[in-house]
Amino acid sequence: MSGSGETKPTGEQHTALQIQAVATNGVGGVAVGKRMGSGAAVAHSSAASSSLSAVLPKWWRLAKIWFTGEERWAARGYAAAVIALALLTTLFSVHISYAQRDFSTALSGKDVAGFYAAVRKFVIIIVIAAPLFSFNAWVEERLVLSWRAYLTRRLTRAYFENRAFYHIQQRGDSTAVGADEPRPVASAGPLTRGPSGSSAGGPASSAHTGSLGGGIDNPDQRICDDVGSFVRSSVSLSLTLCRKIFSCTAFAGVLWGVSGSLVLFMFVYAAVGTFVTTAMFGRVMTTLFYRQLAREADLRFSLVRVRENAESIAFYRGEGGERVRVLSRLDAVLGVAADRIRWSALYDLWTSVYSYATILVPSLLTAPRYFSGEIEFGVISQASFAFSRIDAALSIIINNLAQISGLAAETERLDALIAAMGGLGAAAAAGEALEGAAAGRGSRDSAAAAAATLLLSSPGGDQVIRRRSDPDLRGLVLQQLAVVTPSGPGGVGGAAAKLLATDLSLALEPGQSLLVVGPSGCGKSSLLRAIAGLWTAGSGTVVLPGGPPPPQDEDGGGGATRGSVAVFFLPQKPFMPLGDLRTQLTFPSGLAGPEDGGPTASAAIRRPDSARPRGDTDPDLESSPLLGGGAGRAAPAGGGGDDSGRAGSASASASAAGGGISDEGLLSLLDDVCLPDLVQRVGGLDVELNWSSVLSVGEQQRVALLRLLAARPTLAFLDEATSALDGPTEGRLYGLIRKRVGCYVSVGHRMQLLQHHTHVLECLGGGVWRLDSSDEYQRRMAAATGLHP
Ligand SMILES: Nc1ncnc2c1ncn2[C@@H]1O[C@H](COP(=O)(O)OP(=O)(O)OP(=O)(O)O)[C@@H](O)[C@H]1O
Repeated sequence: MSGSGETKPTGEQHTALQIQAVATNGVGGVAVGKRMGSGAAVAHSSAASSSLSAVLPKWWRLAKIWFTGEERWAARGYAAAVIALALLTTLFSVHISYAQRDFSTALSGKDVAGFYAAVRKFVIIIVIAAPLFSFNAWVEERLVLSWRAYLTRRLTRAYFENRAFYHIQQRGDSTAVGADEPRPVASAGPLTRGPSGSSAGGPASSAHTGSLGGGIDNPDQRICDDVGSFVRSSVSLSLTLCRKIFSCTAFAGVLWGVSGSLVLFMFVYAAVGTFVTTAMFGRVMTTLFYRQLAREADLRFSLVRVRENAESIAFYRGEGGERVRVLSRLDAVLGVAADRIRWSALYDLWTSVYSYATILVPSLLTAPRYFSGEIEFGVISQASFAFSRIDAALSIIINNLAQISGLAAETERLDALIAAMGGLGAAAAAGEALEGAAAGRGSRDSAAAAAATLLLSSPGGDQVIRRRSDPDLRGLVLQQLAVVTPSGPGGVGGAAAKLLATDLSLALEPGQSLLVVGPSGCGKSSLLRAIAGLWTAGSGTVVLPGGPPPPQDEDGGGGATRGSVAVFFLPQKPFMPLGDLRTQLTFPSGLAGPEDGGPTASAAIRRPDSARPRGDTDPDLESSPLLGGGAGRAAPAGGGGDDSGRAGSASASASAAGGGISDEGLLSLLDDVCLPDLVQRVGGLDVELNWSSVLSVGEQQRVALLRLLAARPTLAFLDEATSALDGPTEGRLYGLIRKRVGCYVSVGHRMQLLQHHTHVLECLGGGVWRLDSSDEYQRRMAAATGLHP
């Protein structure tokens, strides 16, 4: 192990490694949360512009995703079909109006033959029009479904691309400090301005006002619900607009035949009505709709949190506080609903007056000509019908304001989400470029070039931590690493950045292991976050083992589902995904498929083929009845080559992180992690349970360690990954890790961990770290405490 550096604060000699601790005087030249800040700014600005005209370009940006994406021809075909059908159905509506006119005229004139002729005409029109109308509805529904499916998939992919979900959650969390405190909303831009000055201008939950700090509230709701509503409203309003234009043109012709002045009057009448409606209600309705979406999502989120943390809340007897919090969020929802009702009542009053006037006006204008015998009685009703149709067309905003407001709010929310995710195309394009470099050209140089950029988690520059992979490296290299907490929008409540490490350099070699220690909150986990690329604020370089992803497999699953990994991170909280027991054991690669690309991110960075352990041969193994259908989908595992004496299990495990491990391999690994009876106990590998509540924390940690042993990475990071285990189990597991993982870094507090590590990295505070061999550290501790090691 090696390092570079100056003097240690104690002045003692280092062992094989030194730590440089230069600047301890704040965050000086270190850029803080730059990348997060830019996303946040976009989120804020997008949330702030709520006028209908400002929303239109955003709506078009969203709509373009489908109409110019891979499915563009299907999209345009659907659009053309529904517009053509809208035109046809409108034409039939005009014909129906003529048939109705003939009806009325024949009835009023007691013309029996004319009446039956009108009935015949009416029936013929209906026979053709009815199937057309229903076909129109079918095509429209298909359009909505296809559009929604496409947009949801794109958003979901982007959400998981470049760990956007993590960065968004970080911003959301940090802005949610004091989530239940009422906040003044006046500064939050037009969207949070109360329409009535009462409750709408009152308390706003922090999740809603996430835009204040740049956070995006409830991304899940945006992806699940807002996309659906956005698509439905877009289709329905666009078609309404098309139909209105057609019907306006068609009925203007009809009305022009009756009275030209009536047509002119109609246009002026509708223009005044639209202006008054938008001015009085437009912005208010959009604001309220936006707020309603956010607060309903807040309410649901608070209930989901209770479900997820049921046991902790029950232990704390914290249900009282949680009830109050949930009810206060319900109050927020009800407050917005009450505002919406109030404004809807005013809006209804206005539209009623307006539409009753619409009934009266044409009769008032045409009746004198009827009385003078200039026109027939049927012309009056036809003029009224045509007038009402043109009015409906021209009053599209007046009549659809609620839906338009909803669409505007959904557009804002989706636009902000996409901005926070850094767009939909960039991340995917970067991924494709890497795949192409690795899969296609085959040249080591190009692969190495791709590898060099593989781990770069944010645009280069002096103010972010640079990360790269080296296929020949078997350990870890940190070069002049400086780490600071995300500040501003990405940090806690916009607080100033905290310096956690400065000018930290070290090199960890194969066979070496590092224990990171220090007081709580000093930055141990954050160091791992920086190494994993979750945090980028700071400077310096992290070099990790790993190569470019291998070429696509036949099943389209991509290289991500094959081969073992180079780097594996075990976080502090074991994650139990939804799914059966097999999924828990093979996470993160268990579900990797054509869509998701597998564990190429922090949990598993690919190990080059040359670095795989020998003995990964593929004899098929049979599955026991208890293992259910798992054997069929399990990839073959091989024996031999393991120094632990568990030849079968180790070889089987070697392919686990690559997406294939036999059920026998899993059983053997369960044995290794002291969970020999787990499969028996829960009823099989295919059983689905709520694993976070069914397994104890220690059991969850053992499952997480199983994943690590299965992956057999070149380098592993364990963040308090054995904190819930008893000493002997911890010792046994570290024994296995030492044998199967070339090099590892642990974060922990317990002194027993010392015996499983060759070196200790101690945080001294203020960004200063010190490296010792384990023995030296132990001696120093003993001297400091007066106890013998
Ligand atoms: N998203 C964040 N934004 C700003 N500061 C953060 C963020 N996450 C953590 N911090 C702060 O960074 C500091 C280091 O946190 P970290 O989790 O690395 O501590 P730790 O040494 O691992 O602590 P422990 O031993 O208690 O797990 C803490 O002061 C913490 O409050």
